[in-house]
Amino acid sequence: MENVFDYEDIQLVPAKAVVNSRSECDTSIEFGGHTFKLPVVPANMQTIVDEKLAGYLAENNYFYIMHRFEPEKRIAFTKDMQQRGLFASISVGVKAEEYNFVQQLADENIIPEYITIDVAHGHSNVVINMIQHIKKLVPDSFLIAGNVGTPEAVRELEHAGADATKVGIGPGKVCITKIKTGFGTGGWQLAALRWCAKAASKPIIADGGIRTHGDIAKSVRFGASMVMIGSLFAGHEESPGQTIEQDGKLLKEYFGSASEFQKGEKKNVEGKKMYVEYKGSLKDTLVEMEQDLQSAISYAGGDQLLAIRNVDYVIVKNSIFNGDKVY
Ligand SMILES: NC(=O)C1=CN([C@@H]2O[C@H](COP(=O)(O)OP(=O)(O)OC[C@H]3O[C@@H](n4cnc5c(N)ncnc54)[C@H](OP(=O)(O)O)[C@@H]3O)[C@@H](O)[C@H]2O)C=CC1
Ligand SMILES: Nc1nc2c(ncn2[C@@H]2O[C@H](COP(=O)(O)O)[C@@H](O)[C@H]2O)c(=O)[nH]1
Repeated sequence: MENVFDYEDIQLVPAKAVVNSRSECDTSIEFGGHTFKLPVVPANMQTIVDEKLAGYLAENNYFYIMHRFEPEKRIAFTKDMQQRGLFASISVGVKAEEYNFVQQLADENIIPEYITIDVAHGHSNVVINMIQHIKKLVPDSFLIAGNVGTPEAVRELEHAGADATKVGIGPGKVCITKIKTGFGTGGWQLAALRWCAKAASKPIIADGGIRTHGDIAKSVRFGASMVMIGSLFAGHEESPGQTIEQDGKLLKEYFGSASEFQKGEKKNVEGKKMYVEYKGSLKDTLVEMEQDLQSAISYAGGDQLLAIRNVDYVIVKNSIFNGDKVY
C-alpha cells in the first residue's frame, strides 16, 4: 500500500463553481432503494441512536441504523416503524441466537428494509455465514456487512451476498483496538477507504474517524456512498447518552460498543468511554452539515453530491492518531 494518509492529511482542490448559490447544490444520495438528504448515518451505538431519534431521522429522510444492544426490542421496533410508513433499519450480530432471530423475521414475514451485520472483524467465516443466512431467509432486506479494512474483505463479503460493506477497523474516537491489538485502519482510514472502494462493486459506508464536516466530503471523494459518524453526533440534546454537569459545563457520555460500559464486564474490551461537550440540537447540526456539504459541492465545481468524486486532491502532511488521545 503506497500513499497512506488520513483525513487531516488531505485537502481537496477547488474547481470553478457552476452554481450561483450554494443552495443550488443537492446533497442527497440514493442508498439501498431510498433517497436520503445526506450521505451520513449516525453510528449504530447505544449513546448515539435510540428509537425516538431513529423515528425522527426516518421521518425527515435521513438514513439511520438502529443498534443491536437491546435485541428483544427489534421486532417491535421494526413493526412500529413500518406501521408508521417509515423504513426499518436494524443491526444484528453473529452469535447463535442471532440465527434464530433472522429465522423469526422470516417466519413472521417481518422484513426490515435494512439489516446491518455489526461486528468488529467482518472478514471472517462467521460473517460470511450470517450474510448467506440472511440472504436466504430475508432476501428483500438491503444487507450491510462489516467492518472490514481491505479490498479482499470487500470482495468476499460482496460475493457472499452483502449489498454494501462498511469500512473502518479502529479509527473511531472511542476505539482502542489500534492500541490494544496493533491492528486496524486507525491513522490511515481515508487511504483504506480509497483502497477498498477501488475493489468494491457495491456501495461502501466509511465508518469512523470523522472529526469535521469536511471529512464527509473527503469520504465521498474517496468512494463512500454513506459515512457513519459517532463522536460528531454524540452530545446532542437528542443523543441517548447520560448528561452530567462539570465546572458549570454540560457534558454527555459517549462510549464504545466494545467498552466495559457496554459489555458490563472487562472481557475483550476494545472501546472506552468519554464525555463530550453538550452541543444543542441535532437538527441544527444536520442543517449545518447540509450547508457545509453544499459548499463542498460548489468547490467541487458541480451541483450534485457525486461531483466531489472527481476533484483533485493533495497530501499535505502525515499523522497517526487523527487527533485522538489514548485516555
Ligand atoms: N469498527 C471497529 O473498529 C470496531 C467496532 N467494535 C464494535 O463493538 C461491538 C462488539 O463487536 P464484536 O466484539 O465483534 O461483537 P460480539 O461481541 O457480538 O462478537 C461477535 C462474535 O465474533 C467473535 N469475535 C469478536 N472479535 C473477533 C475477532 N477479532 N476475531 C474473531 N472473532 C471475533 C466473538 O467471539 P469472542 O468474543 O469469543 O472472541 C463473537 O462470537 C460491535 O458493535 C462492533 O461494531 C468493536 C471493535 C472494533
Ligand atoms: N474499536 C472500537 N470501535 C468502536 C467501538 N464502538 C464503536 N466503534 C466504531 O467507531 C465508530 C464511530 O467512530 P467515530 O470516530 O465517528 O466516533 C462506530 O461506527 C464503530 O464502527 C468500540 O468499542 N471499539
